[in-house]
This record gives sequence, structure tokens and C-alpha cells, in this order.
Amino acid sequence: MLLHQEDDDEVPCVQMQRINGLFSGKTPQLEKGAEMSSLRGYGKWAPDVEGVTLTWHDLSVYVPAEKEGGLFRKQSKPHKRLLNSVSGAVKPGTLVALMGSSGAGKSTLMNALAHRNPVGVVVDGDIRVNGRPIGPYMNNLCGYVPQEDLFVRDLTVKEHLTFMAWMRLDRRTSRFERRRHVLDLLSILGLSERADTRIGATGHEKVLSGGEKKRLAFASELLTDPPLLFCDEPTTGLDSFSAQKIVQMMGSMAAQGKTIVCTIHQPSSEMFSLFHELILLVDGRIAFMGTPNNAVTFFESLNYRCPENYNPADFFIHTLSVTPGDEERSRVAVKAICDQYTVSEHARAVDLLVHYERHLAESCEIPSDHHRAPRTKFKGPLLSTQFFWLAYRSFLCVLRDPAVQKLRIVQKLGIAIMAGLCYVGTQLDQRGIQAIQGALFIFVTENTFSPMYSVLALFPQEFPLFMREYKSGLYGVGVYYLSKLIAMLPGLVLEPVVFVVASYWLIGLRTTLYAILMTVFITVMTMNVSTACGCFFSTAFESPTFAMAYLVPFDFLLMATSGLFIKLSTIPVYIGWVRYVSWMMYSNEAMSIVQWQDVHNITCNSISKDAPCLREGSQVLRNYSFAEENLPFDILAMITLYTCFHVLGYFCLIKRAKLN
Ligand SMILES: Nc1ncnc2c1ncn2[C@@H]1O[C@H](COP(=O)(O)OP(=O)(O)OP(=O)(O)O)[C@@H](O)[C@H]1O
Repeated sequence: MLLHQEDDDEVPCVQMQRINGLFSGKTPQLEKGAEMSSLRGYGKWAPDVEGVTLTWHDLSVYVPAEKEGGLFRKQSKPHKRLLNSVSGAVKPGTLVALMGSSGAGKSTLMNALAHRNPVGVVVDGDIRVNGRPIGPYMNNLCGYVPQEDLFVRDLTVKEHLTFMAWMRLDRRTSRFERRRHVLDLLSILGLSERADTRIGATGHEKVLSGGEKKRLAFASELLTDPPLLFCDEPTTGLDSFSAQKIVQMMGSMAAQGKTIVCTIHQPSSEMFSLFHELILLVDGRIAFMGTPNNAVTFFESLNYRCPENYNPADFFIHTLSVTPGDEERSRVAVKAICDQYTVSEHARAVDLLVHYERHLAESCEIPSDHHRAPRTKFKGPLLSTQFFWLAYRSFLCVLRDPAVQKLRIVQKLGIAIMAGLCYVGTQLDQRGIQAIQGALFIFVTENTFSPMYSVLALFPQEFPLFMREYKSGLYGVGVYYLSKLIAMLPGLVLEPVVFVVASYWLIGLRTTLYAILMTVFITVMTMNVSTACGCFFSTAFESPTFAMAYLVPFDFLLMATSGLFIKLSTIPVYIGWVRYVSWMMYSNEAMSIVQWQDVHNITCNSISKDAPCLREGSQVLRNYSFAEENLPFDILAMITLYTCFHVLGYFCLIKRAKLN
């Protein structure tokens, strides 16, 4: 059989048919024109795409090696190579098993092929889809089922898919079509009966089984009907029956023309027989690529005979593994297998296919910006749609956890009543001044500390899911951040209102409508600024523990400069600047102004003979270094701080997203 290529520019048809026959017996030979046109018309809006051929040539992947040396003497080591000049090709309608021992480079290869490389990873080589170099359009073209299932646990199966349908499908898809799509997928993947079941998560009430979650992960990817699908260890953690079902399902999808690459560990013989192609990776090199039957023959030709009734998958991995105690000899043997594969007819067949695809693409004169074509065809959801669905998802989560919400409201109510009871009977006299100022300070602290600390986990706990969805191009940082804020807003208004209403009259604060409304407004503002500060710390640090470590000293300074414990005019200059970022001070001053402005009838029953008698509200304010005319400035300062904290939080989230 003639397998080597004499001339890159001339690939005779007979030779190509032979290659295809050798490479995969079941793959239909696509017509030259048909194949190219299928890709040219591709986009999410064009689900009728026929299929894709994925090729990669001379592909190497590097990561920067760790730096050595002390704090002031860092030396860069050369990059570490994870993949070493690998080439391969997968045709439409093929289910490929990507196998190798742990650390062989399977995930690295799959990430490179799917154009989803982690930050810092350098990819060198040529990866093409139907002859086109891959690019950001891969987000639209391919589906990626990750190994670890990450879902919003409080959603039901149907809600999750509906969310995905709005976030992933073309904006021109009608509501009816989306619903039909979701229902069809539920039915195809056997999830119809679980449609209204909550997904659940590890450590919580588990409501979907591992296999069902995996099928849901497939459903999320299949919504866009991608012709190319990557699956990272889809059977890991599943029982043999569920694992078999998943592989069978992938087989049926491949039978419909999809190209599916799947990493897999220890498949049973029965499961292994469902794969059309096999790629064996070892130490970043390809030890074999071709059909499982050809793999057996290839290993036999190297005197590695798979015993009868032995699972070939186990045999290959065993042969390619490094035996403890005999590392040197095993490494030499494994290297010899890779070297033999490189000069084998199987490798040459792959090379020919790779060159053929490239030749085909070049001869079709695709415009230089061809890689943008799929993007221009697909019209993603509008920002407003993304915002609505993200906010809706967050609201659902809040509503689905009523115990936490109820607890927070009950807690607020309890503290408000306790605080109120402490100040019952407050008179407008000299003792009353201290009582009122103390009560106002409780208004400030109670609406500062607990909300600020309660949001510290908000972003870190959802970060893995956010990163996955962000990296797959589902939405941007801004719309995500904004949706989180909006979802929190009802609670951030309700809680302070409950607090003020429950304690205001018990304490005996001013009962003018203006004073009540302004106190409610300032308390709501206080809680929102505190939460904004918490959000900033939540995005700036990778864990709530770190955030807390920095937030506690900051809080101390805020409280010390709030105006109750020390006269603001006497604070030393070197620490005095903190008052300008202390919303506790602004809030305290604003609430004090509301309570004391235009008060002229304070009874003079001085606590001690030496203490001055404060008859006027303005005197009370002056006593705390507050000034009546500062009220608009205090409110403006709180609004500014609220905005600044959120802007900082947003930029920190962008930075974290880019670094991960
Ligand atoms: N970002 C990275 N920085 C440094 N080393 C990395 C990085 N990513 C992967 N590696 C290393 O590259 C090698 C291949 O990793 P990869 O995750 O691709 O292996 P794998 O075959 O998928 O393994 P497993 O089956 O255990 O998931 C491993 O030794 C891993 O430690």
C-alpha cells in the first residue's frame, strides 16, 4: 500500500481513499466541495452543519517552569514541554478515545484542540478545523463536557437548560423553539422525568445522580448542536452501567456525524469496543493513533501481544506505563514504541490526512478573515438578555434558600427589638443625647459589619462556575457582576427597613416623616456601601479567609474614625485621612443631623455640674464635630464610596478572570 506522500500539492484521489480506509473504516468520504461549504456556512445559527474534520500538526504545548531563587534573586527556567510535536486527525462521525496514564497530557491536548488553554500555556503548532486554523470561533463550534460537573445546585434540570438555551442560542431563536429544544434534549437524554428536580451539589441534599448530572452536562453542550464535541473523562465516578450508557450515547451522537474526542480511563472491553478511533498518549508523545484493531496489530508487530480475553485498553496502558523499580528500562521501551509509531504507516496516514485537509482549504481560496465567518453568522444573546437571565438565576438561588433569608430577617428583627428595648424611655435631655447617639451608632454598625462579612464568600464560592461559563464565552465579567448586585438588592433594602421600623419608635427617635424617611434612607445606604466594600474584598482575594484578614483591621479604622469614640477634630493627622473613606462616619453624621437639626428644646439636667448643658441640636452636632450643612455631602460621599467599591470590585474580578 502506497502511503507516503511524494508531493504535498498533489494528493491523488485513490491515495486518499486508501488513507480513509486505513484511518477509519466507517467514516464516510466527504466530497471536496461539500466539506468546505459545510464549514463556511457554520455558526450556531446553522445547526445543519454536516461535520468537521479536526487536524493538528507538529503540536507542542509548553508551560512556564517555576521560578527559582529567593525573593530578590529569581531565575527563569526554560519552559516545560507538555506535548511534544504531536500530529493527528479526526474525521466526522468518529468517536475517539484519548487514553494514556495519568499525566500523559490528555487534558493538555484536548484543551489545545478545543482552544481552551489555561493562562500561561503556550501552544505551538497547526490546529485546523476543516482546514481552517482554529480561533475564538471554537467557542461557537465545539462543545466541551468537562470532567467536573459544575451547576447552580438550586436550579431544577429544566431551569438550568432554559437558562442555557437563552444564553447560548442565537438571539433570533424564538421562545417556542428554545422550549422545544429544551424539551427535546430532556427527552433524548432520558431526563424528562427529572425535569423539575433540583440539581443539588456535593455536600448538599443530593437530588440528581452522578450519571444524570453527566447527562445534563451533555445536554447543556448539545443545545447548540455542535458538530465537534470534547468530553473530559465523562465516565469517571460513574458505575459501569451508567458509564456504558454515556459511551453508547456518544456513539449515537457520532453516528449522526459528530466528531467526538473523549479522554477515558479504564474502559471495560465492551465500552472500549464502542470507540472508532484510539489515541494513546505517553509523556506528551503519541504512542499510537488509529482504530483499536490496528492498535492491537501495531503492538503485536512490536512483540507486545495482547493476551486472549484480556481488555486491550488495559493492555495498552499497562504496556505504556513506567514500571516502578524498572523505570529506566520501561522508559526506553516506551520511547521505542513512540519512535516506531512515528515511522509507521498509521502515522503516515495521519500525516497525509493532515496535509490533505490543509491543501483542500488552501485550494478553496478562503478569504484571509475566514476564521471570523462563524462569528459573524452567529448572533449571540443581547447584553440585556444575558443580564436578565443571570439576575433571574441569582434571584432563584436567593428564593430557593428561604431558610437563610428568613434567618437574616429574624436576626435583624431580634437585634432591632433588643436594641430598641435598651433605649426605651429616652427623653430629650442631656442623658438622652448620649442614648440617641448610641442608638444611632448601633444603626450604623448593625448595618455595616454583618452585611459586609456575609458577602465575602459571594464571589469565591461561585468562582469555578463563573470561570467555566466566562471562558466558554457565555457572558462577560460586567454583566455577571451587575446581575449579582441586582439579585442582592431586595435584601439590602428590606433588611435595613425592617431594622429601622422595629427599633425606631421603641428608642423614641424623632417622629417627623422627614426624620423617619431620611433615617431609613441613610440606613439602606449604609448597608449598601458596606456590601459594596465586602464585594470589593470578595473579588480582591481568592478566599474569604484572606479577605477577612485584611478587612478586620480596615473595619477597626473605620469604626475608630466614625465620630462616636473620638472627636473628629482631635484625630491625629496621620490617621485622620481614614475618616474620608469611612462611610460609618458619613452615616453617623448624616443620621445625627437628621435627629438634631432644628431641635431647640433639650432639657438641661446636666449629668455633672462641670458638664456643659446642650440646649440646641446644633450644639450637640458641634460637640461631635458634625456640621448641619454636611448632610448633602455625607450622602454624596456614601454614593461615591458605593460606586468606587463596586468599580474596584469589578476590576478585581476582571483581573482574577484573566489570571485564571
Ligand atoms: N499549567 C500547568 N503548569 C505546569 N504543569 C502542568 C500544567 N498543566 C499540566 N501540567 C503537567 O502536564 C502533565 C500533563 O497534564 P494533563 O493534565 O494533560 O495530564 P492528563 O493525561 O490529562 O492526566 P489525568 O489523566 O491525570 O487528568 C502533567 O504532568 C501535569 O502536571
